Amino acid sequence: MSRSPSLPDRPTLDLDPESTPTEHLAALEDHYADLVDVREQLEAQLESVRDHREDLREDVDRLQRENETLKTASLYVATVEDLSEDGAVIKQHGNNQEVLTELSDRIREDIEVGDRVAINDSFAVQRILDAETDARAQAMEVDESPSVEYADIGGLEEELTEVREAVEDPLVNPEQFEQVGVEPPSGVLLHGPPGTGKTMMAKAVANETDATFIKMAGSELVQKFIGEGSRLVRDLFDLAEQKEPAIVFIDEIDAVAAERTDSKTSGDAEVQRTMMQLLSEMDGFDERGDVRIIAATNRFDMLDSAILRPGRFDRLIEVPNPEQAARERILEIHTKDMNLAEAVDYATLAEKTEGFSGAQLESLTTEAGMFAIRDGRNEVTMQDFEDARAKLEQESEDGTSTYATYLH
Ligand SMILES: Nc1ncnc2c1ncn2[C@@H]1O[C@H](COP(=O)(O)OP(=O)(O)OP(=O)(O)O)[C@@H](O)[C@H]1O
Repeated sequence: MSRSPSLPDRPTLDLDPESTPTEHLAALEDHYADLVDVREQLEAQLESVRDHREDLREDVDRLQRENETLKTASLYVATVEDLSEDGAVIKQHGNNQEVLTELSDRIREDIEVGDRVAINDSFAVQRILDAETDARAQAMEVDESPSVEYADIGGLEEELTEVREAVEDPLVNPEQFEQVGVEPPSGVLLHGPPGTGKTMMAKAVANETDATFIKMAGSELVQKFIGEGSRLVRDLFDLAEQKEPAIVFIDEIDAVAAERTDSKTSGDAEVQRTMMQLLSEMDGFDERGDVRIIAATNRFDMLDSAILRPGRFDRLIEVPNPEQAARERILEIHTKDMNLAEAVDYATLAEKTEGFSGAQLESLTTEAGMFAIRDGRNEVTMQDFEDARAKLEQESEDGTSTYATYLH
C-alpha cells in the first residue's frame, strides 16, 4: 500500500514596493512565521512516515521469519471438516485426530470445508494445499495405451527378453507359473545411463500386453509434508489396481531408495517412511491382481539393499549404452521417415558415435535433418550428420547438453 501525504503549500512573499519600512518588516515577520509553521508540518509528516517505515520493516521481518519457519519446519497434512466463528475443525491425516484450531485472517479469507491444509506442531494452519486430485495428476503420468512397440527399440534384445519374461509372461500366461509352482518375479529394476531406452521398454511391454502404463518419478515421491510421500505411493498402487492390467513404472527410484547416510534430518526420515510404504506395497503385491512393477535408476550404486531383497526388486537388468550394431539399428529406426541421401551409411555413423546413448542418437538424427532444412535441401546427407555430431559434441563440451557426461 503506498501512502503519499500531501505537502503543505509553499508560503509566498509579496512585498509591496510602496510600503513603509515598518510594513516591510511586518510582512517579513509574517512570512517567517509561515515558514516556521510549514517546517513544523513537514517535520511531523516526516516523523509519521518514519513510523510507518518502521511498521513495514517489522512486518517484513515477521513475514520473513514465518517464511523461514514454513520452509524449514516439518508440517502435517489435515483436511478441513468444518468452519465456524471459532475457527476450523481439522482432521489430521495418518492418526485421524480432530482438532479445533483458530485461523489467521489471511487463511480465513480463502479456506473452505474439504480443503487439504498443512498444519504445524500446534495445529495452526500454515497453508492451503492444492487439491489432491491435482497433486495426484501432476505426480503420475497415466497412459491407457502407449504406442511404443518392441520393434521401435534398437539393440537390447537380451534385456528385452528378460523384461518380457519377468513382466509380460506373468500377465499373459499366469497359469504357467501356477503349474510350475513358482512365484513370478515381483519387481524388475532397470539400471544404466540416461537415455538408453529404459522407459521405452516399460512402455513397450505395457503396449504389447494391453496394460495401462502408470509412471511416477521417484523425485515426485519426495514431498515436503509428512505422510504425503507414502500417501502418493498408496494412491499409485490403488490406481494401478483400478486400472489392471497395469504396469507401474517408477523412474529415478534412487530418489526414495538411496542408501541412508548418517544425517538424521526430518526430511530424510520422511523419505525413509516413503520407501517403507513402497516396500510394504510390494510385499502385499500378490493380492494386487494384474499389476507389475518396473523401476529404473541411473544410480544403481546408491540403492539401499532393502529394496533389492527377494520378493521386491529381485530382477536386476542392466541397460547399457548401445554397441556398434545397436547404434546402427537405433539410427535406422530414427531415420525411417527421413529422406536420406544414398551415401548415408549407418555403419560409418555408428562407428563415429561410440559412447552415444539411444537418446543422443535420436538427437543426432533430428539435428542432421535441421541442417538439411537450414540449407534449403529436402535430402539429408552424410555431411549433415557430421555437422550434427560436431554440434552435439560442442554442446557437450560447453556443458549445454543434457547428456554431456556421456559423450566422449
Ligand atoms: N534403444 C533405443 N532404441 C531406440 N530409441 C531409443 C533407445 N534408447 C533411447 N532411445 C530414444 O531416446 C528417448 C529416451 O529414451 P528413454 O526415455 O527410454 O530413456 P531412459 O533410459 O528411460 O532415460 P532416463 O534414465 O533418462 O529416464 C526415447 O524416446 C527414444 O526416442
